[in-house]
Amino acid sequence: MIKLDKLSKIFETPGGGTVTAADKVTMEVPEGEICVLLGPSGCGKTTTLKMINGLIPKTSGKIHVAGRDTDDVDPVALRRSIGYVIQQIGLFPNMTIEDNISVVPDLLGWDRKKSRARAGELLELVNLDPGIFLKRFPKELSGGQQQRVGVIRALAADPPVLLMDEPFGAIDPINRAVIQDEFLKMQKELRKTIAFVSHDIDEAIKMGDKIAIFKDGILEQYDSPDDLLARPKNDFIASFLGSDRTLKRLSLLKVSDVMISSQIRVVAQDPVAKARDLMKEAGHKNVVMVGPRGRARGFLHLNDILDETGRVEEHFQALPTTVHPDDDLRTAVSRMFRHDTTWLACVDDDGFFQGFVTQRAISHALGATYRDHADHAPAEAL
Ligand SMILES: Nc1ncnc2c1ncn2[C@@H]1O[C@H](COP(=O)(O)OP(=O)(O)OP(=O)(O)O)[C@@H](O)[C@H]1O
Repeated sequence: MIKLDKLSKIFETPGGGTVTAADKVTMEVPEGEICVLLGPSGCGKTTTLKMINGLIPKTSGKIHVAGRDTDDVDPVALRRSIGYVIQQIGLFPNMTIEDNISVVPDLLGWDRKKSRARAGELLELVNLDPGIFLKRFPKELSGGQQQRVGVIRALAADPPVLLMDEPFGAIDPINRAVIQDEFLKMQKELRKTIAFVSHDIDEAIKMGDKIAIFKDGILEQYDSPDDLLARPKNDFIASFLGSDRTLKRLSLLKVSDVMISSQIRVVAQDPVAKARDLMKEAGHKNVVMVGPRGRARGFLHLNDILDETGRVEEHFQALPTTVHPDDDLRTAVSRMFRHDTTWLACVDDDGFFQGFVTQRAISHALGATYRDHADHAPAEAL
């Protein structure tokens, strides 16, 4: 756990003035969670982060890391006990990757065999083959590979707390998304307590269990990504998050959150009349046709079969696309727009029909937050 209590930093400037880079910041990052520190340039994110491991001495306030007041810990020991990842990576060019990863365990006097074995395990965690990479030098790695090494090096001594300062900022967008995904997968297992500086809202939404938004050294709001997007506390936060913040929420919600589980379905041999009755009874305009074991095979649209007779197999259309219940709503909406449809059938990994998702259900789910909390929402959200 990381706990900051009225933490302040006042820099003195050469002209005799002062800059308050952090102003009585009080917040807590619960154990095993990622907190993203977000805000415009110069708002105090990096200063706050660097005070946690003592790289910048605080002016006042208290810091607790993993239950200990950092004032009571030797500064060098404190720094070595906290993982630290920076954008510039900082691998030692004349050391192999194996030795780079083992820097902190070596400083801590760990058994050499144990730390070298751990270096190999850590490389595997980020999909780098130890057989290939352990003996290489940093310049023989791509930028993305070096950044992966930067991340696992911070984990080598198994610190409970990790500080990350724009760790993926220098990586191109495609590789950045891959590394972010790998990191989240790793974090699911490792459950480190992480403070993560970013200036990228989309990264903060993706990575953060919670987001802390700063302005001029002041912590303006500290909330879960969805709460922040749905209920920004003031106009500064609303405009910082962007006018498309409701759309950003789509990536936080899953298809299963709004899926209407449906028992209503037909098979190829059913009479069309049965399909028509089922739709009318349920108030639906479409019904999915499934195969003998329940895999989604197609659909019928009510208007197309109003005066038809015969069997479903003579009239069904192919499903233009489907979604998985674990897909996010951004994916669902994007597929709906691409295929010009207002609903999608949801199928599991094996293609079995689970239910459906509609544009109305999605806009209802997004709107519910604003309706439920209308008194807290800024006017723009009403
Ligand atoms: N050593 C220093 N001496 C004087 N002022 C400083 C010093 N370091 C930072 N500052 C000032 O403190 C404020 C906060 O800086 P900080 O680097 O924490 O911002 P940041 O939010 O991390 O910004 P960025 O996103 O641009 O990295 C800024 O106004 C900065 O100019």
